[in-house]
Amino acid sequence: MSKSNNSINNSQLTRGELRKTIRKRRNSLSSIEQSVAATQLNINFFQHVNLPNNARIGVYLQNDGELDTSLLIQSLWSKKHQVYLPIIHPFNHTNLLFQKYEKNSPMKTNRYAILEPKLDCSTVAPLASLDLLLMPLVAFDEHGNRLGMGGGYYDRTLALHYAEQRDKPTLMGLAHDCQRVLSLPTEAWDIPLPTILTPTRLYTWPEQ
Ligand SMILES: Nc1nc2c(c(=O)[nH]1)N(C=O)[C@@H](CNc1ccc(C(=O)N[C@@H](CCC(=O)O)C(=O)O)cc1)CN2
Ligand SMILES: Nc1ncnc2c1ncn2[C@@H]1O[C@H](COP(=O)(O)OP(=O)(O)OP(=O)(O)O)[C@@H](O)[C@H]1O
Repeated sequence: MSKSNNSINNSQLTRGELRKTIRKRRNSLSSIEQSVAATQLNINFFQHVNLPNNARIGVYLQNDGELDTSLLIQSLWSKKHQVYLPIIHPFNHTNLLFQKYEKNSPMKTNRYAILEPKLDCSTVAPLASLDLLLMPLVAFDEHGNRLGMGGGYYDRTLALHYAEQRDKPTLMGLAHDCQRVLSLPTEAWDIPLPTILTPTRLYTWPEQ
């Protein structure tokens, strides 16, 4: 059975159990499968997404078997777009800031050993100034529900932002095809995604 087969009946699994199962699934992809996925993501992204000139895009650096964004980031830079990465807020530890990421940005590892740019207040982007936010996720379902690593960082950061406005940024989840499940148990604070891009497909839920 292929790893991208997602027909498991997951309706009985808790969020914690699903997280564990799907994290194991994406971590078992080989380095060749990961690099093919990163190449396909890079192609698929520019086939489906129209960006304004000098767009501002929030993205993430690969962790825990996630879809590798490094090629995509190189392409965005070469097309003169601006790239921002999440950093854990230095005072409000449950929220994210989006820090500009350039080729020579000084980096540090955060508490999860994920590389993030060092805080530089002069190049932190308010969320509303980003055109597109590419979000990591552990699992997604056929309604665009997203299950993350369990820290609640994106949900909390977006809830704060949405209290003010919802226009920008456009949200797009990035995931391997094998991270799709039939249905996810949801919580009141979950923010469903209007688009999810995998190496092979763009899923859209325009009403979200
Ligand atoms: N690439 C990437 N960057 C990201 C996220 C993400 O999901 N992916 N985040 C999305 O929110 C934030 C970090 N959230 C994370 C939450 C938990 C773990 C994690 O590994 N948890 C361990 C337990 C670690 C511990 O508590 O010491 C685990 O569950 O095994 C990692 C990142 C910001 N940056
Ligand atoms: N809008 C919010 N306001 C307050 N607490 C929240 C909010 N969103 C999430 N949380 C808290 O964060 C915890 C983790 O949430 P959840 O399991 O949905 O995280 P996740 O979406 O998997 O993680 P992430 O967004 O970091 O990828 C929840 O138990 C909840 O207490």
